Amino acid sequence: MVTDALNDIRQAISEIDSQVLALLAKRQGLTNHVAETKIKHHIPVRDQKREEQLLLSLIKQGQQHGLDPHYVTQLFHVVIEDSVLNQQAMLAQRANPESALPLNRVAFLGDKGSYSYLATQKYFSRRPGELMEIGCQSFADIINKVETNEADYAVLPIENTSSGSINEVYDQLQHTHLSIIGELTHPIKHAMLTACDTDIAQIKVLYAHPQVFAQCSHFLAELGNVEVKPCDSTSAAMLAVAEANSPVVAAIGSEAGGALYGLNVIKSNLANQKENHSRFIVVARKPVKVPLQVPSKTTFIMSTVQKPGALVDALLILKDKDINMTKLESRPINGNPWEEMFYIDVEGNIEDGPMQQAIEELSATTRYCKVLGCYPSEEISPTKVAAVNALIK
Ligand SMILES: C=C(O[C@@H]1C=C(C(=O)O)C=C[C@H]1O)C(=O)O
Repeated sequence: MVTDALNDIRQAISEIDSQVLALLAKRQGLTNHVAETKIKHHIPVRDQKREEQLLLSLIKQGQQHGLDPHYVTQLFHVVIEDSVLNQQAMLAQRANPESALPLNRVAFLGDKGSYSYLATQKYFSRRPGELMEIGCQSFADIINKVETNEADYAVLPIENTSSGSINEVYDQLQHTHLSIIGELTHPIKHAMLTACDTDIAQIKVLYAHPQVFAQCSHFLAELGNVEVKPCDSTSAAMLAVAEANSPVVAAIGSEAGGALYGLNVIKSNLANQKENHSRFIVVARKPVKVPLQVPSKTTFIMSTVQKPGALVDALLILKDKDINMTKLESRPINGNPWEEMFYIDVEGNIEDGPMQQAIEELSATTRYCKVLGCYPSEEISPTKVAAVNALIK
């Protein structure tokens, strides 16, 4: 029973939370002004020195209030990450005014509640224009929707920190003229979801996407006698559970997605790895220009000639230009047995001199080389404050 005294304290807490929100919105307004200044004076978006000073000062102030340095650091990492991503999105829009649409038609895998749906919501929340969601049943269908102008963008999962690369998406990229125009990472938190009040021992049927089963294999191995039913998407799994409305049927999906289907969480943190994140790419018919002030990535594909050391030679071109590779993936080439297509992500802007030279040299020395896109990098590594450790001791 909630007493009057408890109610009063809770009301005071709610008021403080509202003030915190209002202040965060005010801060966001100011960081948008900062972005305007950076556009005008060609200043890089990210300033890690400033972030470090800010965090250090906040940690010290926090300690005076009795707040734990870890808590303060985590809190402000989120705030600063949001501010950097918003500024990047603003600069990217300013550089590509023609891409600002009143309605963004976006194709993604599954339906409301899928991880791709949640990633789509997150990516477009920083961009102007309304969102029209186009749920699809396969990656080929998603790509096709953009190619045929039924959608403006596609959001595709490309890799996951526990189950690795999503090969089918890489294979689709080999055969499309679409360009990668953005990326984002989204935390994947798998929970067991049910339509009825029940417990884990009652579950007989479990629906999920095969990638999700792979990411939760340790948990599934301990589950025992449960019939596992693969679905095309997480949303299809959640829909099946909502329709079954049975205490013995469950799905694996996100809590946020499950809530859209009225499902309850009966167990959370099911993934093998605690830190489970997916990286998504956003593709469109036309490439975008990325301002040089924004940290960017370039993705290209290439196939090398069949001679010893051909891949090493290609990678040495990147090394010579001091270009950092963040990902190298290989996939078979359809119709050419034992030949491989390499997918390479590098840090840097396609408009940078060294990057252009590298692509030119690669085009001249490899069998095939094509840039899939240059886009703002959304992997914002949190600022490290060297002095934090000393402060915490
Ligand atoms: C707001 C700025 O842009 C970025 C975001 C920061 C923030 O949110 O505090 C700090 C430094 C920059 O990396 C700024 O340059 O001041």
